[in-house]
Amino acid sequence: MGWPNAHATGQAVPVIDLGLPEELVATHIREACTGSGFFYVTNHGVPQSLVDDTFQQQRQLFQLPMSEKMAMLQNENNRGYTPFREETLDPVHQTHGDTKEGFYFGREVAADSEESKKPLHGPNQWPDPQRMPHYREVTWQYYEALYGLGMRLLRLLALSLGLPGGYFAPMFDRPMVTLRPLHYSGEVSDPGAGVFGAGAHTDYGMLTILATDDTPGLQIWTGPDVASRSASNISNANSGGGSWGEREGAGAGEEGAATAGGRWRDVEPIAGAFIINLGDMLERWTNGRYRSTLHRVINTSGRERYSIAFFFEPNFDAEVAVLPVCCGPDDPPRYPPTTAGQHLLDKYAATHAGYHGPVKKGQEK
Ligand SMILES: O=C(O)CCC(=O)C(=O)O
Ligand SMILES: [Fe+2]
Repeated sequence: MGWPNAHATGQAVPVIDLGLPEELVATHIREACTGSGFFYVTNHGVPQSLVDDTFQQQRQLFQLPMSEKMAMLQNENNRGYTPFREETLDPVHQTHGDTKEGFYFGREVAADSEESKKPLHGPNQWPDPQRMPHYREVTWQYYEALYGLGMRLLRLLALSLGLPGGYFAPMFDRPMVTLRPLHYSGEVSDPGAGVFGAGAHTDYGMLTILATDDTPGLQIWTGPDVASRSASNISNANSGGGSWGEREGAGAGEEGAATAGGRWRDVEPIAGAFIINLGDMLERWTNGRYRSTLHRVINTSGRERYSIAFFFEPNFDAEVAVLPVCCGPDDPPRYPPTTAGQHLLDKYAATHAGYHGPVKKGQEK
């Protein structure tokens, strides 16, 4: 199997039917992953009624009084509430934090378990069951359904790389899965003035399964140099004023127009489909062949927007090192090995004002 020469090819966000034969799906996934790094999936097996019920529960959760949400504030295990403007995904280009609030829920890890001694592991913070009697049950059902879909995509990704279908599975037997309901305020974004629903960023992990309501807002950066601005280079862009920021300036006021060889492209909601995108860890594993694409959320309508992100990340200790099938004498590894846990800890600390890193047994202040 060959690799495309230039990342400028295949910028579309394809719709992939998971009901087709597995080999064909793997081929479609490979094309999408070397193209825009984003694709939709249909025929995914998650009942629409469950998706609808889950959205309904999230709307109610965000409607709780602020004091109740603040009582569940994000903790050192990255579980809990993140208020409006608390997160700044793109510190160089934002004048204030994202115009969204959110909750993080992870895999449920008992407080007295051995595993809870690891950073980013612990019990969830659930809303009061008397206030929200169905919240936990419905949200957990959704979590489990998306976990199943994540495992299926993991297999398809392995096949798409010419690896055995079970290749990644051992690195996902204690995964750092994070469900993140998001609520964007009605504040209209102003990219030229540094106001965004969610600032431009790449996702940190393996893959993201996103459900949105019918309000548009998600955009991906497509351009010939998109790969060079994602993943590891985003931190360079942040500290050094990345070239894409200059393009943003050039494009201000003409959103969506081509600017200096690249453009922001809308990823419109498609009813019944999930949006899948790849994160930095998969980009590292594949030596940049699969792309962790820069994306952002802008509000052009003045309407509130709800989405639910499901971040499917490897075990804390999983080593993320370039795969032998993705490098060779002419193409040596471009990324040093890291671990999934360290990568996530660094990213959370860099973007969340309220996240101060792990405090584990023996380290309490
Ligand atoms: O809300 C969305 O459409 C995207 C959210 C997102 O990119 C993220 O949470 O990483
Ligand atoms: Fe994202």
